[in-house]
Amino acid sequence: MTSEKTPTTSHAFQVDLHGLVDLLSQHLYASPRVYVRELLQNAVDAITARRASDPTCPGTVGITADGTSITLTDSGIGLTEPEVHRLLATIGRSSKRNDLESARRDFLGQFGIGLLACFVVADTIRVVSRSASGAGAEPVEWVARADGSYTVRQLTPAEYESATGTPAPGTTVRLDARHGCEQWFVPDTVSGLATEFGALLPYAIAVNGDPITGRPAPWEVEHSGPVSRRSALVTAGQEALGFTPLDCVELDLPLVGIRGVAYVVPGQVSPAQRGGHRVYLKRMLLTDTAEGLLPDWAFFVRCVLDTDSLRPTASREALYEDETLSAVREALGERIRQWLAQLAVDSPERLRRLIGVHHLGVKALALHDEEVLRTMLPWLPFETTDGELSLDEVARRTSTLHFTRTVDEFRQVSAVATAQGMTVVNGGYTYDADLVARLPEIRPGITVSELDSNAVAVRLDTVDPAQELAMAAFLSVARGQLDPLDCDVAVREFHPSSIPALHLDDRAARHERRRADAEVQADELWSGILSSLHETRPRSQLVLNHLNPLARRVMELTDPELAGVATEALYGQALLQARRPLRPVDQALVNRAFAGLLERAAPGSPPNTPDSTGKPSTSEEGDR
Ligand SMILES: Nc1ncnc2c1ncn2[C@@H]1O[C@H](COP(=O)(O)OP(=O)(O)OP(=O)(O)O)[C@@H](O)[C@H]1O
Repeated sequence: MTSEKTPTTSHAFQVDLHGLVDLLSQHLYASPRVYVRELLQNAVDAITARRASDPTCPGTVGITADGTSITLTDSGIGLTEPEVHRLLATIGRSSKRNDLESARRDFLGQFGIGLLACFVVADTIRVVSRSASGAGAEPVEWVARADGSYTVRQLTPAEYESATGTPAPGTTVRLDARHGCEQWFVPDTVSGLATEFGALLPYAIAVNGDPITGRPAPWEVEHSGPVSRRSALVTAGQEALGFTPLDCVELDLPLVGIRGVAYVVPGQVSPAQRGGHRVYLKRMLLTDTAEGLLPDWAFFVRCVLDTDSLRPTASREALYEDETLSAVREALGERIRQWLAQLAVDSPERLRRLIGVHHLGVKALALHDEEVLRTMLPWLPFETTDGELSLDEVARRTSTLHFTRTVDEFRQVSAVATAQGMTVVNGGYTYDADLVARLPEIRPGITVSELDSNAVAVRLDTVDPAQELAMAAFLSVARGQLDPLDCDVAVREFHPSSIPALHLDDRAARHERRRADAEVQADELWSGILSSLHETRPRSQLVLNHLNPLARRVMELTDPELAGVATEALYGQALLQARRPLRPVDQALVNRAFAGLLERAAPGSPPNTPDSTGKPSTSEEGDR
């Protein structure tokens, strides 16, 4: 039996240029404006390539734009006809990628797709080029259309000169605006875009005859002293970022080819809304929304910098996350850390100003870095029962530093703690409790102790047993009244005596209340699950102050109904005092208590008895 094989045929992929350009414009590039960047970048790379073998060759790029077309002429390496087919006409092929590492070092482009950006704004790209490779390099014209076709023809020297304005080697690209894209060809727009992307480039670039390059980067300018330098850098930061920075830090990492400035933003920012950095790649603007350049804790800093070691993504609008970027992130973080430490020594006023706005960022850093914690401790503010203090200041007052873990607990204990001469730190804000807990590591001899409501309750003085016995009847009514709210009632003596009652509530009790509330609101299935979670019933506590005259009079009440109303009123007032959010059940109780008290304060008179006329008597009539 003979086996007959079907013949294999070989084919080349077809490229639907329309689809590709659509993909680039819709998904890769943020805006059509990038076409200027891509053209500029190719011109710059072509000059760089020519300079590699001819260091004295001219480095000029001339751009003309008239509202409907743009031409860009460079004095770069140019292209031969075979190169036109191989490089311009082959998508994804790049002359800048043969030896990737050196290419990355020298050139801006690498992917071989940049020229396609021109199809976002034009239907044809016309390239006229003459290679600098020597005699025999005939001038050539390449015309590519958005439908995927292209033509190539050799030009006479005269045709070349009339298209480029010079017989010298180089390349001229011409685009005619697609209908509807004229806005991207307006001279001012082109000049603005070329300046934005290319003002720092090392070659002479002009738009319609006006130079846009030649200014050094702000960090390259010499100044007479550090103060004038800082003020010039702040002004440059303001121009680049659109806000007046609070301060600035120079960045210089020669090993990874980075120079620039980190600016401290002037207002509070949340770690979540980190702003982007303005990054130049080999002096060409890559993006002003780069992320990942600094460690997370440095969310209060925005950089403007130039790099020649970091890699762009294909859109050239972000940095590629690789080992170099992570090493750079570390190194820049270290630089900012050193600067903060130096500021503490050289310029405490500036550090105080910075911490006044960005203590959250500095605390985040201090938490992960013992050295920073040590240096910044005298500067970082904490809320305490004695006002805003640094932990060092608190530590000077007491060898045991008391802190609460939540803002709630702080509110509960602050009045009593103050009256007892204790300084308590509110650890309820982001990072604060964790920083307090680390204090003994860096300040040996200091102990820290968490203060919750149980610890406070233990510290309050008990009442003489005979007096407690005399209040037994009242306490029994009060406990019965608050039992449904899972609240115990106790009597203690404490200062300040102006406080009639304290509502103490530890975390377990709060958690249990939340669980119980959820159980009430949940459907049957969840309610069953939630109730199975509940084992014990941690309870809160209403501590009546025997030193408070009003509370004392309440505790002497013998009328059980009035005692009940008064207990509820004290409970409500203690809740309000602790600025605790009221549950619906608490809200109802507070309303009931105040209504009950008002009722007692203004008891209703018996209904008016009708007079002989049948009308109710009025005081007016009585007066007559
Ligand atoms: N002005 C120019 N002078 C000389 N060669 C050019 C010029 N413009 C483009 N080329 C050649 O065409 C190739 C493709 O250019 P294209 O802009 O598409 O990609 P690229 O610059 O290599 O990479 P990227 O996609 O990262 O921009 C380049 O690698 C280069 O060899």
